[in-house]
Amino acid sequence: MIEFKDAAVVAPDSGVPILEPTTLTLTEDRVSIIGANGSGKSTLARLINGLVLPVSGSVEVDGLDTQKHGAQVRRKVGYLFTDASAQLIMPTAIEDVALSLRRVIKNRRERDDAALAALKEIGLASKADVSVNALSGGQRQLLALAGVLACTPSIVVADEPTTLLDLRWRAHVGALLRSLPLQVIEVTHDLDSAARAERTLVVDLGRVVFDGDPREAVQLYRDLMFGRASQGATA
Ligand SMILES: Nc1ncnc2c1ncn2[C@@H]1O[C@H](COP(=O)(O)OP(=O)(O)OP(=O)(O)O)[C@@H](O)[C@H]1O
Repeated sequence: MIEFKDAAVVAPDSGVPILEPTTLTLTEDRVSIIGANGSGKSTLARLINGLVLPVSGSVEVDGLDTQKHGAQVRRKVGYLFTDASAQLIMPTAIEDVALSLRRVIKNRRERDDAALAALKEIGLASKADVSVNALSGGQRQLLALAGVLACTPSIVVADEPTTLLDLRWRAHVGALLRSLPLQVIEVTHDLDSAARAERTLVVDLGRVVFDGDPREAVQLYRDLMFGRASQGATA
């Protein structure tokens, strides 16, 4: 369970508000977050695993405060970035997954076996010894997901995980995320994907302006965007 209690974020340098005080309890297995560029979606998502900390209020995951128990929270919450390259560090696929496991499995051989099993699970076993740089964008995203899942999180926060992928990979990674037997919070500009969630948050100008039925959320977001576009056209 993810609980925001009046959690607010400001820009560290300027003190400009990025996220207004936000109170939410997220228990659904599939939650999507949509909104315009720069509206505050990533900030909201990053609060969940403590990548961003609130300046006031709190965020708790299964009762653990992200401010006080960051390491424990990060073990529970896996984070998938838009650009997988941002989280792939090691030269080869198997080494990268093994790196993710270094705190969980101390024995080297057992760690390599677990890394290979994670690659198999996601359909990347044949790429185990391939350079991370030689993988396609879609394969890199799968590899990043393998690293996240190998650590057995109970929640995955995915920040626009399919934005850089072509249609085929988008469908593949999207289906895979939907099939995971854990809570998935997805920030997305893919409104079809957003509408498949159980609950959708619409973020606008640093505020959650809608929280509820995904189809209604998508409609409200379209109205917001097109309303704004037509205001801009007449201005
Ligand atoms: N560390 C920071 N310092 C200053 N401003 C920041 C910081 N982090 C985010 N912002 C600003 O806060 C706003 C919200 O950023 P955020 O990344 O959460 O938006 P977003 O909705 O995820 O955008 P996008 O869809 O483009 O990824 C933006 O205007 C961004 O420039």
